[in-house]
Amino acid sequence: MFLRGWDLIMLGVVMGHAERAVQPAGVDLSLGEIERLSEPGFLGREAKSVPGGENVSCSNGVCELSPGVYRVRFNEVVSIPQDSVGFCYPRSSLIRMGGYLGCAVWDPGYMGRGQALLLVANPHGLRIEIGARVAQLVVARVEGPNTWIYSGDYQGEGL
Ligand SMILES: O=c1ccn([C@H]2C[C@H](O)[C@@H](COP(=O)(O)OP(=O)(O)OP(=O)(O)O)O2)c(=O)[nH]1
Repeated sequence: MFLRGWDLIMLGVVMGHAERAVQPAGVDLSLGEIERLSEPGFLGREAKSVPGGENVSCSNGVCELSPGVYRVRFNEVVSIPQDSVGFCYPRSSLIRMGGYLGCAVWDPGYMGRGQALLLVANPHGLRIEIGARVAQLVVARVEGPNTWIYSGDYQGEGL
């Protein structure tokens, strides 16, 4: 069962939502910060090292992005209940203009301002405004008793 958008707001699953963000099943997430990755990452069997980034400069809140890969942080604070799991998808309008958001699973108990990959695949680039809605988070209940909640490296990020 997926939760309705207004229920996600009332339960405090998504805090600080943008105008028109509430959807029948889920809540849109908006663009906070954009970075270019400035070094390689390392993903090992145990260890990992997430690369640093450099902020992209924007003029009057509008960022001119050339084709390539960027890392974005969402504006909203997301707090996934212990009995739920979130899935994040790119907004269709973004896809229609040649942008794509690499966005994954949000674990039970996670709280923070999450990050995603923004891929600008349109060879002509993309103009995007800070605060624009770029993704939709949908949240489903996990069946059965669940005492295992997220306690990884990204707990509390971006707050
Ligand atoms: O697109 C996404 C997907 C998830 N998250 C948040 C919520 C999630 O609970 C947390 C960790 O995600 P995941 O478990 O996929 O990452 P990991 O690399 O396995 O992290 P860890 O090693 O901390 O378990 O990051 C995001 O910010 N963006």
